[in-house]
Amino acid sequence: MRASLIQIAVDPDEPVDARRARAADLVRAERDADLVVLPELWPMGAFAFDSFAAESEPLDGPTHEAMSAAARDAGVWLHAGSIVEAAGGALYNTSLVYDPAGVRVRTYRKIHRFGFDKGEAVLMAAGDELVTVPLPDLTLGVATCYDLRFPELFRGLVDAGAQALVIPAGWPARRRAHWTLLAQARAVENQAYVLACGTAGTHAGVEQAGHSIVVDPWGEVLAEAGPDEEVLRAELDPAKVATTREQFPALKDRMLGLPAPGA
Ligand SMILES: O=C(O)CCC(=O)C(=O)O
Repeated sequence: MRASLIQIAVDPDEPVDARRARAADLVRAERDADLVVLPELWPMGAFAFDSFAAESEPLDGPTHEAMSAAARDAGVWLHAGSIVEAAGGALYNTSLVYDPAGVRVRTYRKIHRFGFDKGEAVLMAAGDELVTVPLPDLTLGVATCYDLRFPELFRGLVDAGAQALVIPAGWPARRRAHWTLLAQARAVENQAYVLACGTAGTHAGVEQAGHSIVVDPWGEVLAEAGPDEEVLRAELDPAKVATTREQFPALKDRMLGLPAPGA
């Protein structure tokens, strides 16, 4: 199974419409892939808080139109990264997933909002549902950026059948070491593929880490991007999830329901 991660550059000198058209063309160019992934909030950038409201859109808005057409034209499964979704008077950081016919099959609202008492954490509402996507050969579990820091979310996805964890992000360069370390940790502890797709460029004064990464269920790095715009490609072997879990059955040794420490 061929996966392509489009580490698109998000810079303020490129209008959102132009980047949307360019992202769609980048997806179309990956017609040899089975699965294509875009990063978090690539239309305006994950730190462009001042643009969130103005660039928000309904689920069937311009990014959906462009991504649905691109998935269909390329004939690929597409995790189209995330948009600022406007719904019911609130904003959500919502990922969109398409099948090869261009049908949107899943959405995922980011559960852990980043910023503590600023930015996304105050501007957006939180999602509250885990989302998996059964592909013909592999079940995806989806999460977004800051979610990467919360291992219990990924355990929940694995318990729901996830074999590959797809994490679009807009991760800052200054914490790149955490990004790489956590991506490998999530792969090792869950014995699952990790496909973590970040952005390149600098927006709202925040230099992006890039360094998108694909890790196999044993923790081996299959491919890693540099800091600039790049399409990262890797070959996944769906059978490797089962063999890793059979040959080193650590997931079966979980001790659930331990009592709380005594007072
Ligand atoms: O956790 C981090 O260091 C980065 C998270 C982030 O940038 C985000 O979720 O948008």
